[in-house]
Amino acid sequence: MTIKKNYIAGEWVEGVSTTRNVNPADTSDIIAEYATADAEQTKAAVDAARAAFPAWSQVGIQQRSELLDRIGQAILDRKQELGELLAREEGKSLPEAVGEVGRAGQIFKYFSGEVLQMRGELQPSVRPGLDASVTREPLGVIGMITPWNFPIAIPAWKIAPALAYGNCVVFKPAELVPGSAHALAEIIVEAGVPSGVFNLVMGPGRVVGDVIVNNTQVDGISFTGSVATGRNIAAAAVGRMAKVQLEMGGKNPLVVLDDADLNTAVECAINGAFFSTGQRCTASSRLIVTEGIHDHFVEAMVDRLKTLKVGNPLDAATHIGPVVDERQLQQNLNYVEIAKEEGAKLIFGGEQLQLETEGFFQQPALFVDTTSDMRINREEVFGPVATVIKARDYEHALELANDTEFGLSAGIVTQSLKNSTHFKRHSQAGMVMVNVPTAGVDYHVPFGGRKGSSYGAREQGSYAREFYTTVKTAYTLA
Ligand SMILES: NC(=O)C1=CN([C@@H]2O[C@H](COP(=O)(O)OP(=O)(O)OC[C@H]3O[C@@H](n4cnc5c(N)ncnc54)[C@H](OP(=O)(O)O)[C@@H]3O)[C@@H](O)[C@H]2O)C=CC1
Ligand SMILES: O=C(O)CCC(=O)C(=O)O
Repeated sequence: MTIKKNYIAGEWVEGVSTTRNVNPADTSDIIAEYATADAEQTKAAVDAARAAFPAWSQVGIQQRSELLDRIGQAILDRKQELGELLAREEGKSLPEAVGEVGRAGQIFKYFSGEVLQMRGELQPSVRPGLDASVTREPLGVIGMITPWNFPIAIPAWKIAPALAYGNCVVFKPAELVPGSAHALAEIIVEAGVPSGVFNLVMGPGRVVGDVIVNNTQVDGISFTGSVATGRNIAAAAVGRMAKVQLEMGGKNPLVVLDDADLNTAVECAINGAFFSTGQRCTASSRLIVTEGIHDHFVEAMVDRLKTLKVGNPLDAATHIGPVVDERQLQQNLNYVEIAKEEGAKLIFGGEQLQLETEGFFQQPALFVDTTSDMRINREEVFGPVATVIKARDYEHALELANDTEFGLSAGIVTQSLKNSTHFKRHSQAGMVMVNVPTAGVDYHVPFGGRKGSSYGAREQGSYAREFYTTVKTAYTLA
């Protein structure tokens, strides 16, 4: 089997060992072997990025724009093939995977245009005869540590703005999904990125990630993943005064009010809670439903769940693919047990499924009769597990929606302009959805949350410049 290499200082280099990329829908299917870097190789990547930074930061915006456009186009041209690779290594259904690849391509295209929109400010000084200008400069070397659930879109929304604004990149993908990361790296290299400007370093978080986080030559760290890892990264980064941006978990509520269109409510809940196997930080894991519609909604949800097929993501009939690995599956199954022990009533699914192939399949789980204080309503499961919490009325539903340490995404299904407007204003989440699922976002507007979900500047859209640039104020005697 060919070994896919790391890309460090303009060269494809072997690692100190290799890891196997296993298909979670069929563990006999080994996608490829990937190089694993050690601390020394990771340091070499950081050094290469540092050395490349002075020249790259001075490259004109036309050249950077064209590079990003070529990368975006190459991704779009290979959408189907890369989608199949992604579905094979991560497990989301093929349409979702192809959609994610398309999104990654569009992100590079977007930043190809966005880099041409760089602007500063010129203001009169409060001191007569002076001008004050405010401009943005690249931050420097950016370390990117990404999770397994969006193996190409999340790297894209970190790498594209980093390169657009003149930074150099050291990219460490999650160990479970090196395939999409490697394919993206090949595209970036083929598009003509200068040596050292972009580096791919595959390997374990506790080795490669740790070097990136603690290396004083890394000016900024952009991380998406678990709260526990995010907290540790933030502590280390702030300790050495590096800039840091974290996107972490969610316990996102979808509020369904009595006046909701039932079909819209069910489709939002099914999509938000169970598509992509529930492995989205924006997943609707808490369905908060008012009394008048509760029983109809639960009944319609069970009917709809019965129509969903769990299976191989490459099979056109599949709606829900496997869980990403054995560890995540065990975590999901444990939470199903915890919820039952807490007194929640399991009315659909939850069990592991044995299909034709050896994989990590789970029937989506729906719990009713749950309360806000239960662990199942407080901790992120990150799988196809959702609960229903009954609310007396809108005010109670809002209170329950905000009763969480997280604040990434929140949704409401209602026909009331008054209540949806109130919800948009009073939801303690970074992203609010009205009559649409809590998951599934645009690439040209900010992405991020409040409370325990996010830390630092927002990602995506023009707001990404806040993290990837640093501001300079200059005074000139006119
Ligand atoms: N918000 C989100 O989008 C995501 C949330 N999660 C949550 O996290 C749980 C666990 O998933 P998991 O993949 O283990 O998440 P992690 O937070 O451990 O992994 C995310 C990234 O951080 C890296 N990493 C791990 N340890 C360190 C470290 N000490 N220093 C620097 N980088 C590190 C990982 O590398 P490596 O893969 O090599 O370990 C990976 O690239 C899930 O069950 C889910 O609840 C998971 C993924 C995405
Ligand atoms: O919902 C989306 O489109 C994005 C979700 C996401 O970024 C995540 O789960 O990490």
